[in-house]
Amino acid sequence: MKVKFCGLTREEDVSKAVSLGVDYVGFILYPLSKRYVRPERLKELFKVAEDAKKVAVFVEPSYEEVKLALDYGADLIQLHGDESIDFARKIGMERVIKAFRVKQDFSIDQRWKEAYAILLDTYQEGLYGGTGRTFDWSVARRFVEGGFRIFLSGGLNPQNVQAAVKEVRPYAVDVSSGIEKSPGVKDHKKMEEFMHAVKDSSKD
Ligand SMILES: O=C(O)c1ccccc1N[C@@H]1O[C@H](COP(=O)(O)O)[C@@H](O)[C@H]1O
Repeated sequence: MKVKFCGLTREEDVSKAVSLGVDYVGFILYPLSKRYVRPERLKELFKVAEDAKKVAVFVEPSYEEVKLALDYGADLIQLHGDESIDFARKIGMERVIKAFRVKQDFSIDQRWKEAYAILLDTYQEGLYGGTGRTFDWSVARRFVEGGFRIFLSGGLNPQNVQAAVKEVRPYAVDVSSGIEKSPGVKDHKKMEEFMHAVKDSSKD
């Protein structure tokens, strides 16, 4: 099971994530987020990311903004708004994690299977991400069974991640607010607990 820690803003939190063996570290480049990091900060934060894959998270960015993050060394681009397939193809589908916020009667265009992965997050009016709320995991299970590479997100924390893994069997789990002290500031104890819980769930 792969793990992505997202919404990182501080070097010490990136280093802690790396020491715990996370596979992906995510940084929010959406200016309205409480976890926003300026693009120039990526250079400093990426320096301590070592072998973890570096994910730049955007909401409906311009191509130039994406290009800058790639030039700074981002491995993957997470598109968390209503971006089109054509826009993702311009970036390179193999570099795109496309996020969808799960609502009633939800479906995904099969062409998104070309993307690096699909991230499923909770829908909440007025918020693009970092809701801290879960959604109906049976929906995520349906997409796993349908052959999508799924990053399960939305309200995961050290207490519920094992149940989530057991029900969904995703490719990866993604967490942000569930391992925080306050927005953008991670809690190292919660980070450890989350990783231990994921490792334990892999033993089942
Ligand atoms: O965290 C944010 O503020 C945010 C803003 C815009 C797009 C995505 C954002 N966060 C992403 O939301 C998911 C789930 O977060 P949580 O675990 O429920 O807090 C995660 O991928 C965050 O990176």
